[in-house]
Amino acid sequence: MKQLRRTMLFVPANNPNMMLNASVFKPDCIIFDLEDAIAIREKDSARDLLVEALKTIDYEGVEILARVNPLYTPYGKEDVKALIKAGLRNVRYPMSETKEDIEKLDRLITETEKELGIEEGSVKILGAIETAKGVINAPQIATASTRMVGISFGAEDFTRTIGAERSKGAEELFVARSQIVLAAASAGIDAIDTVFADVEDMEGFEREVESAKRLGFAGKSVIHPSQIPAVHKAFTPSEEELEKALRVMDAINEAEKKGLGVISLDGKMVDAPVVARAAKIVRLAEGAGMIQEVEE
Ligand SMILES: CC(=O)SCCNC(=O)CCNC(=O)[C@H](O)C(C)(C)COP(=O)(O)OP(=O)(O)OC[C@H]1O[C@@H](n2cnc3c(N)ncnc32)[C@H](O)[C@@H]1OP(=O)(O)O
Ligand SMILES: O=C([O-])CC(=O)C(=O)O
Ligand SMILES: [Mg+2]
Repeated sequence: MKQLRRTMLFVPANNPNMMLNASVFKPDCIIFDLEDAIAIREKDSARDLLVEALKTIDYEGVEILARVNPLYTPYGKEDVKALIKAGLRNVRYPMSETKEDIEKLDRLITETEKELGIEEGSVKILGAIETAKGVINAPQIATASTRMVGISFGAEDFTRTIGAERSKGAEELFVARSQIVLAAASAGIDAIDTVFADVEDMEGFEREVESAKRLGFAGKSVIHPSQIPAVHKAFTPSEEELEKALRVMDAINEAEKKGLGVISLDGKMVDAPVVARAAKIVRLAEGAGMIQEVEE
């Protein structure tokens, strides 16, 4: 079944209470953060705490990622090695700027998998793009390793690096967000939109969620449990969309049996792109538990 990545909930890896409870809010993914949410003096203790959490807590099917420190810091290498040893299988790599950044991470992961006797390729990478250079190199980053499952956008660091402020209209983010969606789509991986820092501004948040959905993102990083429902609502098909998609799939299956390609349903043409869109809606609905997985 397709791994849904509608929500990725950031959880600082120095907060035992949040780490213990994060899966209660049913995000699709949890990102334990060792990077910017953790002060320098706490880098080692947070890593130790996360190692314990990975070994002992049952996250009930939620996809677990850790945002490690970049490899150019004194913490990155140990983060990657210790966390994989503790069972981590998804690395979210911040400040991904070039293909070489990912290749370096890929080599370290391969070396660690070999040392630990873990099947090569089992650890996946999500590249976080959050600088001007990273945005320009997004297509190369997205295809830098067979481990890539997604790329994400980080607007807080991005606006800092281009010398802009984040605005309500988000014009300053438009090109970067689209570039990330295009790079991910052409690589066949997920694009995850940025966090929205103002937890109190639910209206502004919902506006951003809608625009992320319209641009083609698969989901959004969030920082607070209260942000999860709005994202799930936007990125899950409605009952009406699902019903229509199932009718398209039924109609095309019938048509194929009769050797027909293009057909019409309710007076509208059903061709390959319509079928592909319907199939995607069905996959999302399966992932979200709205329907049982349909045998292909
Ligand atoms: C730009 C970037 O790099 S963003 C990525 C890095 N940032 C992060 O990881 C921050 C993640 N978020 C947080 O740490 C917090 O949500 C904060 C600091 C923003 C706000 O925290 P609080 O003031 O404690 O929020 P609030 O009081 O509303 O929390 C309500 C409950 O939700 C829990 N909660 C809040 N945020 C989270 C979270 N991200 N994950 C899990 N639980 C959470 C709290 O622990 C609290 O639980 P409790 O009722 O059992 O005590
Ligand atoms: O990756 C994210 O969504 C958050 C982040 O680090 C940023 O915005 O700089
Ligand atoms: Mg950042």
